[in-house]
Amino acid sequence: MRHIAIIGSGPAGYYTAEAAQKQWGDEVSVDVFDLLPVPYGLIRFGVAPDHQSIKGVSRRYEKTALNENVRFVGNVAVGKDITVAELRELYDAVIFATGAPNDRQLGLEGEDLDNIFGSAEFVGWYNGHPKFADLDPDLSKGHVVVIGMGNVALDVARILSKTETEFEGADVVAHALESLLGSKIEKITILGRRGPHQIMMTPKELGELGALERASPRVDKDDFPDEAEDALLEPGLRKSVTHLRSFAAIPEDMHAEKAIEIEFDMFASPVRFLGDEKVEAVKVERTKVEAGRAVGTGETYEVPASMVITCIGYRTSPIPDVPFDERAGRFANDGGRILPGMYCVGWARRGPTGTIGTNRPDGYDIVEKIAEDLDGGVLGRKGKGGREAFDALANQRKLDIVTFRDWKKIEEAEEEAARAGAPREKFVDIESMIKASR
Ligand SMILES: Cc1cc2nc3c(=O)[nH]c(=O)nc-3n(C[C@H](O)[C@H](O)[C@H](O)COP(=O)(O)OP(=O)(O)OC[C@H]3O[C@@H](n4cnc5c(N)ncnc54)[C@H](O)[C@@H]3O)c2cc1C
Ligand SMILES: NC(=O)c1ccc[n+]([C@@H]2O[C@H](COP(=O)([O-])OP(=O)(O)OC[C@H]3O[C@@H](n4cnc5c(N)ncnc54)[C@H](OP(=O)(O)O)[C@@H]3O)[C@@H](O)[C@H]2O)c1
Repeated sequence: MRHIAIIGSGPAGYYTAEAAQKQWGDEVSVDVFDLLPVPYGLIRFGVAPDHQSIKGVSRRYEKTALNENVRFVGNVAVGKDITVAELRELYDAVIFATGAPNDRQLGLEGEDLDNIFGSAEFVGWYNGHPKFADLDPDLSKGHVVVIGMGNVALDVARILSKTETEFEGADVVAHALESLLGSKIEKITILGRRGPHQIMMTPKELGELGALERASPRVDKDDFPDEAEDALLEPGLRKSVTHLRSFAAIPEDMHAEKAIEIEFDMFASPVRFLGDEKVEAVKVERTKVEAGRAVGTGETYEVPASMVITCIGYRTSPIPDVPFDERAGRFANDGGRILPGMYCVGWARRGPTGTIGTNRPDGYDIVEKIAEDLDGGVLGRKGKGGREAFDALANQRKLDIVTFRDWKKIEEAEEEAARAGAPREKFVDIESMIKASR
């Protein structure tokens, strides 16, 4: 029997467990650790609450989790409750699938003013991540600036704009729903440092922005290059640009019918945040795109802001004894190999890009590499203590482990607590999760 520890129960963790199960069947025992008592990482805490069908992918992970030789070990923080050195003593292979949970910083003056949040914080707040449940953003004033032109920025702008009816069937947590529905937002400015032809937002999601009940997207038609150049774009980007062009064609009287304007301010890069305690404005530099990169023009202006949300990417949390690439903000690795017997997958390997499905080939690839390392003798002989030895250590340390069966009790309690039409009402603190699991 070979013993594998996967650290992180998000998509990358579960695709890796699935691949290991397929590769070695009963010859392997896989423990999937998570620092939270609940599994699935960003499927629960990142994917937008109004995109329930996407969250359905967790049913596939559940199938893997219910295999005899795969188990969920929740409420155990690796690097804190157990060290990496200890795990390496117990398991033949240790695979980090810890994602990229920390917001990248802009490093600009004024970034620590009140009511400026990173997307990990803000998305974590409306999705009920225990670390951000108390964020308490002030939505009582009119102008939100969202920085970045990727799908996370799009999620944030959409969630800030939706009406009660549009939230039907969503699992946005109660504290956030109340605050969002009581918000006084009139304008959302999405700041993008490049132009329509470099936008990272995908067509389906942009289409949703054009169909909101009380918000209307506004794009400046002067931001586009000649229409003939659209034909040179790859098909996905071309579709996104088509949506942007349709937003640019919305007549003024139609904008006027909606309570919220979502303005795309392109070729605009933030240079500093202004305000005393709370943010009041963002100073922005006009840019142009040269060889695909945003270059400042020296022209600056101010955009009023009662709240700012930066959606500019993420960094992996370093863990003691795991080599880290500071510049890239993820574990230092060569195609997923970190050190002999130590690997990484998903965002912890590649950085914060790619959809859920992108993590699947990662998981399968690393299992192939581990198989090669086993064949090549890199991982040493059989005989590590694995699961049983971990359980002994956990007992000794009095770790309060949450199993998959415990998680199912949490899930059941959340489903029972759901408001009408919603799939669940999430627990937003660890104590309540643990209580429901017992
Ligand atoms: C806001 C947002 C919305 C998104 N929406 C979509 C979408 O609609 N569709 C789509 O296809 N993709 C979407 N994505 C992308 C998708 O979520 C990612 O590709 C995917 O979640 C990355 O998987 P991962 O397993 O690497 O990381 P994660 O999903 O982040 O999982 C990492 C797990 O590791 C655990 N962990 C971290 N550190 C430790 C530790 N020290 N000890 C134990 N456990 C630890 C965490 O608790 C977490 O459960 C979205 C991403 C974001 C940020
Ligand atoms: N529905 C979905 O499928 C969905 C939903 C959410 C997320 N996701 C996926 O999750 C991944 C992460 O999404 P994301 O939106 O966080 O990342 P992203 O797609 O990489 O977008 C990040 C945005 O931030 C901008 N940015 C970065 N640094 C900046 C800086 N210093 N100043 C100004 N702007 C800056 C980028 O501009 P530049 O392009 O100029 O660098 C880009 O517009 C993506 O792969 C995304 O597709 C998918």
